[in-house]
Amino acid sequence: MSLELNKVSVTLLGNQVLHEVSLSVAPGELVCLVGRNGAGKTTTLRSIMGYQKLDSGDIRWKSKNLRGLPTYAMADLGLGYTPEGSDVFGDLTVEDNIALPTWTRKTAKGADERIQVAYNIFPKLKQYLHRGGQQLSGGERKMVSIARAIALDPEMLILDEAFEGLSPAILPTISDGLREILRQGRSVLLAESNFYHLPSFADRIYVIERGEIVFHGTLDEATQHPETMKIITGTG
Ligand SMILES: Nc1ncnc2c1ncn2[C@@H]1O[C@H](COP(=O)(O)OP(=O)(O)OP(=O)(O)O)[C@@H](O)[C@H]1O
Repeated sequence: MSLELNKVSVTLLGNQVLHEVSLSVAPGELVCLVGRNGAGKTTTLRSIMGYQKLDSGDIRWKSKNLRGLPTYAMADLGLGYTPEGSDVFGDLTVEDNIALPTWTRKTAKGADERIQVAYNIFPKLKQYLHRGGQQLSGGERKMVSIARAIALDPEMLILDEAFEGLSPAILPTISDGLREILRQGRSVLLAESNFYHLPSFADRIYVIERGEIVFHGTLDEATQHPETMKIITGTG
């Protein structure tokens, strides 16, 4: 496994919001963390990225313990992060938003190659190169934020809500982008609140409910589990 969370517990403002969360992602895998709003997905991802202090448990990336490391160290270790709400810089053009990580993190690959690889995720972005971040739709902003995380040249992308709030017309484009990221040999940990938006090519899913992992398996296995389906879809 390249990423492993082992019994991670987190308390926010006196409330325990993660209860011994364990999950893992192997190289090249797409793993989805599914749960309703408030279930603890964002807190899990923020814990991995070093934004959240753990009460207990540990987080390992290629056997290295991440606990206590600052957020800025994560990029150097090969972890890319796209938070919920696509934090695109409104004052920068699409081109500059995507080039930004190549100024801040040097890797073995040259900047031009990394930028080209990022545009391969969403080739459509080349039509908007000179548009400002404020002049983009929600779907375009999401594409820019994912492409920017890829320009960092991460081994793993940690992606919070790839599909939420986007128009149905754009969902296949985002899905195709995820396929391309996997094709490039990266792994992806995707947090998603809508079960029906989960890519059919997900390798495994974890279901989180009230801060606890209540199911782990394939998408097919989940659909054959009435209790799990009830939790993630809110229906019987
Ligand atoms: N900064 C915070 N301080 C206190 N409680 C918080 C904070 N952030 C989140 N919470 C609480 O922690 C729990 C988990 O929230 P989290 O954002 O991780 O859930 P989520 O599954 O990502 O939900 P959503 O899909 O709505 O973002 C919720 O009960 C939430 O109210």
